Amino acid sequence: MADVLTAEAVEQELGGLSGWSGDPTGINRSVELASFPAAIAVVDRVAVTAEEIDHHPDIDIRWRTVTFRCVTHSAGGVTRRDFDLARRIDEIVRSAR
Ligand SMILES: C[C@H](O)[C@H](O)[C@H]1CNC2=NC(N)=NC(=O)C2=N1
Repeated sequence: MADVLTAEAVEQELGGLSGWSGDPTGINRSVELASFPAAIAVVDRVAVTAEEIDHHPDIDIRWRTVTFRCVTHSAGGVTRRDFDLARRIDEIVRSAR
């Protein structure tokens, strides 16, 4: 099982990303898309990636704003896998805009 990162390690990893915030209990990013269907399309693409890597974000959809939260439930906190997933989410969001 992956190790939960320290607060310092989470801060350091967050420094390499933009739009993400959080701490060892979870990292979050909210993104506003052009429309509700565009938001759902992004969520759909994230779902495909999550299945591929067997790591799944918590997702909140409010009209065209989507909030992703990454935490490794089995580990009880944020691990490297959450940052790998965050980078994959960023790629999908980037290509959708
Ligand atoms: C069996 C399978 O690997 C686990 O249930 C996975 C699936 N996706 C997961 N995703 C996240 N975010 N945390 C988990 O602990 C987790 N567990």
